[in-house]
Amino acid sequence: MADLQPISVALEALLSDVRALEPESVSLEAAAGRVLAEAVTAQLDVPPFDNSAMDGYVLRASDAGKWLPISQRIAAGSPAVPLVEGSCARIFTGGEIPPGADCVVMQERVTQEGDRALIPDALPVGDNVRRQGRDVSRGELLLSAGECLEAAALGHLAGQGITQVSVRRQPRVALLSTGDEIIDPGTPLKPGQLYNSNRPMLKRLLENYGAEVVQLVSVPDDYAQTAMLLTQAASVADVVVSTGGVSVGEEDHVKAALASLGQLDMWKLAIRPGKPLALGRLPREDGSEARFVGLPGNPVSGFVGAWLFLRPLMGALLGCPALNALPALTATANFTTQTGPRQHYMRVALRFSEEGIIAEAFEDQNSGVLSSCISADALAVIDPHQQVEKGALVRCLWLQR
Ligand SMILES: Nc1nc2c(c(=O)[nH]1)N[C@H]1C(S)=C(S)[C@@H](COP(=O)(O)OP(=O)(O)OC[C@H]3O[C@@H](n4cnc5c(N)ncnc54)[C@H](O)[C@@H]3O)O[C@H]1N2
Ligand code: MOO
Repeated sequence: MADLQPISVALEALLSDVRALEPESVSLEAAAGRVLAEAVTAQLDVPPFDNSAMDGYVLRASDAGKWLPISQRIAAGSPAVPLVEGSCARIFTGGEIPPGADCVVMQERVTQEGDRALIPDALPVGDNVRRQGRDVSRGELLLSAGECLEAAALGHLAGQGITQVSVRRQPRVALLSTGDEIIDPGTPLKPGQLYNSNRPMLKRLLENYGAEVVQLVSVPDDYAQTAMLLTQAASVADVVVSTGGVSVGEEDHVKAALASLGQLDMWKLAIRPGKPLALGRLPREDGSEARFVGLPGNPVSGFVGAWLFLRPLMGALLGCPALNALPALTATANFTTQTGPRQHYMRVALRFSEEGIIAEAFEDQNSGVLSSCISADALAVIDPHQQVEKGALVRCLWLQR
């Protein structure tokens, strides 16, 4: 088993010389889920003016505790004029605080009769006033490069009036399914065949990691066809991902084709599932190269391999640290297990209880049992040659995006 490489060595081989892809400009509407290529500095204060947090009356705090004439009405969106001393103004949430005023009292606390209002006593200066720049100050860092543009970040950019953003080009991925026994849903199964479950699963995972899946190819168990389809895939993709055909059988042609066309950087890892995973490079005609990740055919090996390798690879290509680092937590095992020479990534459901986070392992951890991934919240990482008892603390990779 000495030839099995630990995951740290494999990740180093995969990521050491990966550079972030070039930036491109997209409209804010098209930027959801994309990764910022450059930091954005705030050009505006948000909110851009002092405004009211309540529907009510705006005044000088020093005038509180009296009947005051109502000298103006300030709706959100209409400009305010300076407040006459000894008066108050009717104001609505979001309305501009007029120059001279310094606090707002909510209308439930005020008695209004005609055009005057009885204001309660002892109002603090600044009460119910949302100060200009409270959220964002002009000149400050709004968002860092590498930020993935999810809901709040998109709102933050829009709050600056921004319409175009510089984001990383999405990694283009070709997804190859090998195996004569694998067919697409839609055709009846013949004896010995099974449907391609890896394809939609990996496509979805890759898209979650920010990739654009540009090619879906079925590859027969034939060396020449495998070599031809790998070459074609490398010509259109930054990353070529295959499933199956990386083990030791005579019908496993992927590794041999990769080694003869390009470079096999790593094969056989000390991880379970995913042992025969292969990493390498495929040359393109222009002298550049596509990265290659050969996942084993067993669906769970693909699912786990995608999390361990494709997610960090997409993170590196997108310059996105949040994708690069796998979120982890510690949980209490509600299972017992004994590992062999490989580090085991066990599918577990997490239960948040008063005693802390409990990890419940799926009963059948075989790499062909994809149902173990359906309700998996995390992968409990158990080092080689460990005996884990119930109640032990285990490190878990939290399966999020
Ligand atoms: N003599 C040995 N045999 C095997 C070893 C070994 O060390 N020595 N390793 C085993 C391990 S571990 C794994 S993992 C598998 C990986 O083999 P391959 O990557 O070559 O995968 P295949 O043989 O092509 O397929 C494995 C399994 O998965 C099914 N499969 C493949 N593709 C799909 C798909 N797209 N959708 C659904 N299911 C798929 C395939 O039919 C096989 O049942 O090798 C072991 N063997
Ligand atoms: O490494 Mo394999 O993925 O255990 O079945």
